[in-house]
Amino acid sequence: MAPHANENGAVNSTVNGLAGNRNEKTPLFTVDSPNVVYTEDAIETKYAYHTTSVTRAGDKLVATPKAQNYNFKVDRKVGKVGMMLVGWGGNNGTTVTAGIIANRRGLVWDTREGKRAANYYGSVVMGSTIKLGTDEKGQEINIPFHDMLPMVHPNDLVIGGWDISGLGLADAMDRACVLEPSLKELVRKEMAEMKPLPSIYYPDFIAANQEDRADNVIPGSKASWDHVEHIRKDIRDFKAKNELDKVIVLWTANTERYAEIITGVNDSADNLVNAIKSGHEEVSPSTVFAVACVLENAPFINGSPQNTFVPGAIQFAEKHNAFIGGDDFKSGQTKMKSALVDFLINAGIKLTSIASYNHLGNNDGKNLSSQKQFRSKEISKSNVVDDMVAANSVLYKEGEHPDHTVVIKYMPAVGDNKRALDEYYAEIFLGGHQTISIFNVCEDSLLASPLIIDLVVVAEMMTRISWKKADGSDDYKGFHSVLSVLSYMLKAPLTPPGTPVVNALAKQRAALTNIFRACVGLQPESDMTLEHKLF
Ligand SMILES: NC(=O)c1ccc[n+]([C@@H]2O[C@H](COP(=O)([O-])OP(=O)(O)OC[C@H]3O[C@@H](n4cnc5c(N)ncnc54)[C@H](O)[C@@H]3O)[C@@H](O)[C@H]2O)c1
Ligand SMILES: O=P([O-])([O-])O[C@@H]1[C@@H](O)[C@H](O)[C@@H](O)[C@H](O)[C@@H]1O
Repeated sequence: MAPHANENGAVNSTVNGLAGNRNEKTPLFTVDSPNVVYTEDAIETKYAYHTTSVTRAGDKLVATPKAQNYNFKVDRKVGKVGMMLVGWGGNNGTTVTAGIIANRRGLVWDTREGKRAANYYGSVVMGSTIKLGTDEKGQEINIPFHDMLPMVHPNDLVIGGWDISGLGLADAMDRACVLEPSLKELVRKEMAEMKPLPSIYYPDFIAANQEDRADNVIPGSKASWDHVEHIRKDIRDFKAKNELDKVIVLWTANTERYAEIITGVNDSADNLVNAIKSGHEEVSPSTVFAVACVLENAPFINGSPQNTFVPGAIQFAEKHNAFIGGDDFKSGQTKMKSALVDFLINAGIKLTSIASYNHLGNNDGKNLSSQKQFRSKEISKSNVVDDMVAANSVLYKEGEHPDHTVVIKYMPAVGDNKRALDEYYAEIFLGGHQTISIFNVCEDSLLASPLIIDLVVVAEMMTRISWKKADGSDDYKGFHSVLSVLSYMLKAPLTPPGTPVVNALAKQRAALTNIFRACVGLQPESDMTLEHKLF
């Protein structure tokens, strides 16, 4: 039965969330351990977290094994979840919406290469597996990532959102020029019933070339507390009309310019609130959305590169124990870079130069053709190698790093099919060199949309995980407000203040999978396979 959109333009799932229900009621696996207890409502575990503490003794180091015992509790009730997108009428917003409808209905459509069926390829949650363990024959048993914990199924997400462009989702899907006509026709009816809510629009934060789209705006061209309350009411109304248990909000609107960090304006939670109330011009629309979401206890994720989470916004989220995450989907060129640089440097190959050029012709590219918006993206695309370089003092002296340049050009002809051209230049053994040249055509929205799903599904999962130290002194509480566990999907991972940023792709994925393993009482997957070496 086709999903039905209500008057708010949200699409209610009528396909029962079997996958979601299955995780809730009959999980694919159970853990047989005295440290893991399953109840109707929760999975409760005792977990020993093993680390190695390193201290300096003169010019030597001392490594001391440490263990911290935790209790984790996972709420097994997924509930009914809403996804509200800021920038819903954009290439990513329309594509992810059409993709969820296509999957929910199991659509198959014709293309020049033959029939294609809906899938969630490119989603780590829906398209990848996690090694659970080995069977009696020593064979690896790998399970779908989505079955690791009781997660919401994307087919069950109720979708809504905002856009400064009032175009309905069907026309916006046409404007995006991403999907095959045959697929568009199959989802057009549902998409036509969806209309973005008006949004806040402060012209100074995005390229002037976006002005012709801005026909669906809430009055006011700079921050005001009325805007916060307006967005809060939108979230509450969406939640009530669709009888949701929770809403996740994700920014997939245009890249904004960086906001200047100003003492007394956005450097603390209180100052940020006052700055919004006084209409300070350095408060961006995305930061106003962040404040509104924190107050509605709706996790807010930034899929763009701007510094939405100014210090005051992070402090505001911490103060309210609300979840935030970002920045900038890691979809194509940078994802490849974070894997390739990890491989080269960890192989002892001295990367000395990275030239990353790309051109694209979609509206994102049009917005990025403006220098201030490009600068936001240049920062997020450039910093991705810093941790990997800094971790290898054998190859790089203190402060030494590869030359790294990022170029983005707007070329309308290629549309959403972004061309990424990269050259990696490295020193190898005995004065030799290795040059790696990559030509990577990224269909940007088809790569970013599954990441939107991953970010929303994992953020929702984190709202149902709590922890305490096993010594019994504390009550259960949630993870830190800044969801650094989302790093795998993001170019410029936001981390709790004072904590390190990890960009290495393999480490990011391992952190995500091993935290989920810990929540069911399983130790990290070490890949040592001693059982295959010690016999
Ligand atoms: N592969 C990718 O597509 C990719 C990867 C990483 C990051 N991103 C980022 O994701 C964002 C969206 O990408 P896209 O290709 O969908 O862009 P897009 O331009 O097609 O869509 C952005 C939408 O946001 C709307 N918008 C702008 N300001 C708004 C506001 N204040 N409130 C509500 N809506 C607003 C625009 O009208 C537009 O419909 C961009 O910031 C882009 O840099 C995209
Ligand atoms: O994720 P990635 O492919 O490295 O980076 C992409 C850039 O190459 C592209 O120019 C930009 O428009 C996209 O928003 C995305 O950020």
